[in-house]
Amino acid sequence: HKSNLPPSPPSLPFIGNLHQVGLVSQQSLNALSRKHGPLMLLHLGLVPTIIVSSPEVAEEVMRKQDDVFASRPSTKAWNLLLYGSRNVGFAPYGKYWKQAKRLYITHLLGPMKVKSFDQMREVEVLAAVEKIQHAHKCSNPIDLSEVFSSYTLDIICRIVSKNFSKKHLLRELIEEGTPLFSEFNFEDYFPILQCLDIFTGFNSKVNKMFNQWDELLDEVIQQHINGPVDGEKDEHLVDMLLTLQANNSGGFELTKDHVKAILIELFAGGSHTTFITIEWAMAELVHNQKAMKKLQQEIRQIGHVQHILTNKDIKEMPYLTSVIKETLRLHPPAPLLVPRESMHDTNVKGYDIPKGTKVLINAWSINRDPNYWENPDEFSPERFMGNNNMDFWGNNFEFIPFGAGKRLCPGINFAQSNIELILANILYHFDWELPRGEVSLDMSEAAGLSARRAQNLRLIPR
Ligand code: HEM
Repeated sequence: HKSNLPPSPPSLPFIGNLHQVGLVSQQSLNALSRKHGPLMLLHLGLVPTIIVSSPEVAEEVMRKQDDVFASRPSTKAWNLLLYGSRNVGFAPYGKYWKQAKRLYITHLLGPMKVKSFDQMREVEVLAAVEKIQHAHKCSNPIDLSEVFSSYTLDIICRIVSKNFSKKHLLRELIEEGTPLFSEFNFEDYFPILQCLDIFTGFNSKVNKMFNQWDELLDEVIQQHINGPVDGEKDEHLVDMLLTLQANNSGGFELTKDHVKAILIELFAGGSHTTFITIEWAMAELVHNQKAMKKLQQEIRQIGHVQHILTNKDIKEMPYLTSVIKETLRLHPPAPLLVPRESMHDTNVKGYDIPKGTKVLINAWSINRDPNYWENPDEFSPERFMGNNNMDFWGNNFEFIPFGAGKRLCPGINFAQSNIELILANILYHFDWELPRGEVSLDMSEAAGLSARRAQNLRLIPR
């Protein structure tokens, strides 16, 4: 039987199709898929990779054949930085992944747990509003990217660990580490060329970062092992993980390395994606004043509030939720989701997919599929209003910013609460305009695995 592989663009010897995957890869892959179809096979160096670019094929891979495609490929950076991929997101499919994922859903970020963070979220929102009020008094433009990035990091620090003193280092590690996950590393594409690392210096860069993380996490863990001080009684996520580790009570073996890998995942995964979303939402609103006014109307209906709008105040705000959905449709922070890998030979839509094939799902392209979305490139939160009951949970394959199926993001509730509360407050308290002399906002995307804005967002609060 001759195998019937998916269509491929012409490739070069050795490097395959690597030269066709540009820096903003979701966009170059989108252009390639227009020519070669929603299921295409690329040869990225020596690694066969299928690219999924339509809701139908995504549904086949993430729902009908979720069992086959539920694993992750192994990459050098993930292994080096995350204790051999011992976090949840990069763990191969298997017993550890299943148990640890359940831990996220039921304990670490379950709905009750996220609700229990309400008060500390409000404290962090108040701090952000006060920072802006200060700039407001001086009529200076404010770097909102900086405000949002501190807000998301402060929240995650507060719930993970007490008295977090090394926020600066943590922030540096997250900012430097995020591109590393997507940076071109020869060994991932050409495993036979390991010696090239002498020239690229990739390993030593990652090792240095690993050592910094490891030291930081040892300190965090030790502080919690030493026990509560000053009658501190809050249970932090580190405490939960350490208890599970000590009592072996999660029903599976959780070593110190597993705990550390999950902590890195919480710090980095829990802040960066959320920050990117808030930044894009605000940029789109400034760019689309009609939507901005409509959202402010919804939010300001609440009348006078003492300090800030609380989680309770923003419960019934459908336009706010629609604005966030529309932001995530156009700007999914993980535009190619997180790569998957086929666990055995299979067939998708008539094409043979061998075991061990890497799978990239182009959510960026799917969320803008013109067969499903009218004026797909236009920012229009109205499309999520009325009868549209599309949610974040991967039930509609034309809208998958958090992925779908077994590997669906477990941070949805947490992210949504954090995004909604800050947006509601900065739009309740302030009107926003571009700094003097600027007539429009640059809306381009930066290169890399996480689609951040290319430029920091600087605006004037009024
Ligand atoms: C706007 C915010 C966020 C977005 C857009 C996002 C997006 C994603 C995506 C696309 C995936 C891969 C899904 C797949 O393979 O099908 C994922 C997985 C994951 N996310 Fe998120 N995420 C966000 C926030 C968070 C937060 C706040 C946390 C934790 C604190 C988190 C933790 C994880 C974990 C642990 C996984 C791995 C799940 C697995 O492999 O089974 N995410 N996320």
